[in-house]
Amino acid sequence: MTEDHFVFGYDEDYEPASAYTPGGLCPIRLGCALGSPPRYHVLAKLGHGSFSTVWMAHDRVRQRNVALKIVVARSLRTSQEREILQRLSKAPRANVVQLLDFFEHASPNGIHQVLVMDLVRPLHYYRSEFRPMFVRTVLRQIIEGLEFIHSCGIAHGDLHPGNVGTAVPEIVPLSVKDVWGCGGRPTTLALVHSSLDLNIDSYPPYLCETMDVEQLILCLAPGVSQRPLSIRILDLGNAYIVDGSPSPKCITPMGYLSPEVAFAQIALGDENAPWDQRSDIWSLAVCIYGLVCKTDLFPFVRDDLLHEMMMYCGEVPDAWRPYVRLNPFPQGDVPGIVLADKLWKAKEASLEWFGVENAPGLVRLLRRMLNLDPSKRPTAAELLRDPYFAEAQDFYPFVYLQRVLTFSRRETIANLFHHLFVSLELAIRGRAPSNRKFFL
Ligand SMILES: Nc1ncnc2c1ncn2[C@@H]1O[C@H](COP(=O)(O)OP(=O)(O)OP(=O)(O)O)[C@@H](O)[C@H]1O
Repeated sequence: MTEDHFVFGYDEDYEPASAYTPGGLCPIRLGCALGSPPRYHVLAKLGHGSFSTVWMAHDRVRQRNVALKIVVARSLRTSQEREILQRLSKAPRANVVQLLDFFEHASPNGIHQVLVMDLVRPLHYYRSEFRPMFVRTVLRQIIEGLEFIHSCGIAHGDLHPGNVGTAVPEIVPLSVKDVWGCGGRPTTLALVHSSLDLNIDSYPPYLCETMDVEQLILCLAPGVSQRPLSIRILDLGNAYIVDGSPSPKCITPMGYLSPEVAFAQIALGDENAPWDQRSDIWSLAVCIYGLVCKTDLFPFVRDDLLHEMMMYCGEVPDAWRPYVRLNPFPQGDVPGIVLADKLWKAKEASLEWFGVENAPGLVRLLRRMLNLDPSKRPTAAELLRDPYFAEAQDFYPFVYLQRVLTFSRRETIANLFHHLFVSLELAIRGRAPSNRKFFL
């Protein structure tokens, strides 16, 4: 089945209608109840990925709102996500999404695994207004989350800004009326098929657009956005337990791929290259850069990716030389430490322009992580001991105030006052504790 079978065709705001097929996605209607006995009342769609749709639901037993990840039926026996989330939930730590419950749900497309998780809002919501002076505390939390995942013997395998979020504060449990009273009418796309051969029960009557959780929270509890942010790493759907068994196929988006996997895929045509926690460290560096600078560090174009990696890392590994001979660098680009230093100097300047605290320290941290040789990359635990997280001089009130003012020239007066109050608080304390939370 293709999108052509549906009258309204493909629209990138929705999951592909053709994924509603035996073995594929589970057809869901807003307002239905899932679980046995039914306890999760589906309120809105939160997103979709290659293997699932994710819904906001109200848990009638615990009287709280949760996220339901409903996985494609063909993954029922193969997905390790539940096992991995259970392993992580045994010693719960704040910076990784928590598995609250799980069950199986039968639909005309098969049996689906449903993972009940705490509600998270993806961090890319903040990309346009990421407060640069708090970057360090956010980064520390992300790395702490990854360090916890790695310490449980797990590699994540799909780190990018869309898979980093923040905990949604417990607001009053939301009913359907609350959600749609604030969020307006759900935007849907009617699914009308043009072929009589399709099983009408295999797909839902309409597709739902993703709800803007941020708007909902602002509407229901405006004060909540002033609370400390608490980072959550999401989507352990491609994670695996590193125990000597082969790693699953790497599905990290092209620009976030580690060089060991990118080289195998691009230069050798090997789509099943092995990867592990060290590959996560590379992807994390690219993810951090994307979150802070709102642009991608590496291109998503296959033909350019390896060249860019070599230029930013300042070396051509011996194993890559045959590839470079066949695909020479454009004239003038001579990869080496001189060019790499120049490129990173420019990156440092743009980080400074964004008002990021200790931009040189952040660049040094990123360059440690972006080593073409996986064995030379620091572990997540070593990253937490990087001087970037230990240096405190930026928290001296006057330096801090100056950064706030620099940034606030590009912001509203309201923000300026907010940051002045935070600065005042810091001035009274002398300095912030190292694990100070991130405020918006
Ligand atoms: N706990 C959650 N709370 C809120 N939204 C979530 C949650 N988990 C996932 N989402 C949203 O749903 C989207 C899809 O989820 P996820 O990435 O886990 O699915 P996937 O099928 O494994 O996707 P991928 O193609 O990345 O492997 C996410 O990008 C995110 O926006």
